[in-house]
Amino acid sequence: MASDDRLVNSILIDKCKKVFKGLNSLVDVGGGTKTLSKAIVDAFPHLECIVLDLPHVVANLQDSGNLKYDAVDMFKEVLASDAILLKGYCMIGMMMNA
Ligand SMILES: C[S@@+](CC[C@H](N)C(=O)[O-])C[C@H]1O[C@@H](n2cnc3c(N)ncnc32)[C@H](O)[C@@H]1O
Repeated sequence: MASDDRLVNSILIDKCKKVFKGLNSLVDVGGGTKTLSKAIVDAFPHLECIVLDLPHVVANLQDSGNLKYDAVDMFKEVLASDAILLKGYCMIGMMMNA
């Protein structure tokens, strides 16, 4: 599972760089504690990335630089941002604000 994550992360970041161009903020909805958002902010240091997940998942995680955590239920509230990332084990989607 961890190697699957690393593969998906590297494909998303290396092969889809243009997707992130022009973005200043991104919310990784249901981002969990995995490394995708960390990999994104490492690759795109200008981008503020917020990992949104349920309180029991992220409440104790520390913000670090431009990587922040938001402990909320996505059905109640999602912070405004340039883009929303939804990544699960069988799909990846991004929605951009026009
Ligand atoms: C299949 S995991 C995907 C995790 C991560 N995006 C990844 O690809 O490794 C689904 C995530 O959604 C979170 N989640 C489920 N229901 C949620 C809700 N109502 N609000 C916020 N996050 C939620 C779970 O805690 C879990 O971290």
